[in-house]
Amino acid sequence: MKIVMENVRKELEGQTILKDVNVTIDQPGIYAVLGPNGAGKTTIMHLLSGLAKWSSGSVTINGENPFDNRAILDQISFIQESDNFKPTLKVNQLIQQVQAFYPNFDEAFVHHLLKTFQLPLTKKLSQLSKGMTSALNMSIGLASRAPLTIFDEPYIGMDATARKQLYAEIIEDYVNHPRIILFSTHFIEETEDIFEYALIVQEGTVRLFSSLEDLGERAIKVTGPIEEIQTLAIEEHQKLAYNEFMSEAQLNLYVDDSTFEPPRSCQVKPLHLQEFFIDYTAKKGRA
Ligand SMILES: Nc1ncnc2c1ncn2[C@@H]1O[C@H](COP(=O)(O)OP(=O)(O)OP(=O)(O)O)[C@@H](O)[C@H]1O
Repeated sequence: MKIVMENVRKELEGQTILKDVNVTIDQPGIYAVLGPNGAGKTTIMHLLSGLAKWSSGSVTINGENPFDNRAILDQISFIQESDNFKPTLKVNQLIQQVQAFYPNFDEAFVHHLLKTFQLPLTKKLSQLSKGMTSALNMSIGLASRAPLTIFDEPYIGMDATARKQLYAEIIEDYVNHPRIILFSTHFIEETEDIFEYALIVQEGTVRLFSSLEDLGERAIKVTGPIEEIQTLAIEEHQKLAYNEFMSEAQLNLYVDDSTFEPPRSCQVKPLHLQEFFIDYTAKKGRA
């Protein structure tokens, strides 16, 4: 599976929603799609799942234009926050329909997930609670095993225990069946461990695309005596945040070079994804 977005621009009602979106994804992985509200995450996911058309540039999935393209739709599973399936269907009817559509659908796995989330087979979708609906949507999306699986903030209403179970199921299923899973979330802290890559979308464009391994080396916090921190030769664009407390200072950085060496009197630790995200998106206009 290979996703290529080149110079993608999307206009809607005279507004520019996306501009200069350039990204290639060709490795299996669980990708965090992060960004402030209104950044363009859902719009990008709609383009990739064939639900919307872009204004200029190109979007291809395995070399094909995904827009309304029946030939590749069974390769893509898109689960959004709500309105995924017809509310008059019963859970077991929905499973039959989806199973007929997705060639890799795993029936035993979906039943395992329904049991895990205590979802009743014979209830209509309209009779499920918000959290149950999300758990069902996620179960269907995961069991579809589509080579491109897209989850757009899919856990609305799911309680903390159910979300924890969900993350464990995603990881286990991904390990056994690697594929491209895009997952947009605002719950960065609790999801960080499931991701291998992060895309940060801001102001209609993909500002950053990185493996978390690389980010772990480049996104760092340096703490030490104020006078030592202040004398560090840091390029302005690498600085994310600076704070002082008593005689100590903390400098959050996104360094270009993993050979960056702070003085011995300073401590270096990787930034958590959420910390990095907050600092990085607060600092606009960076390359
Ligand atoms: N149908 C529409 N008509 C006009 N503008 C729209 C429409 N849908 C979305 N937009 C605008 O496009 C921009 C991007 O929206 P999008 O839903 O992609 O953001 P998002 O990153 O998913 O946000 P959130 O995190 O809040 O879900 C926003 O400014 C939004 O107002």
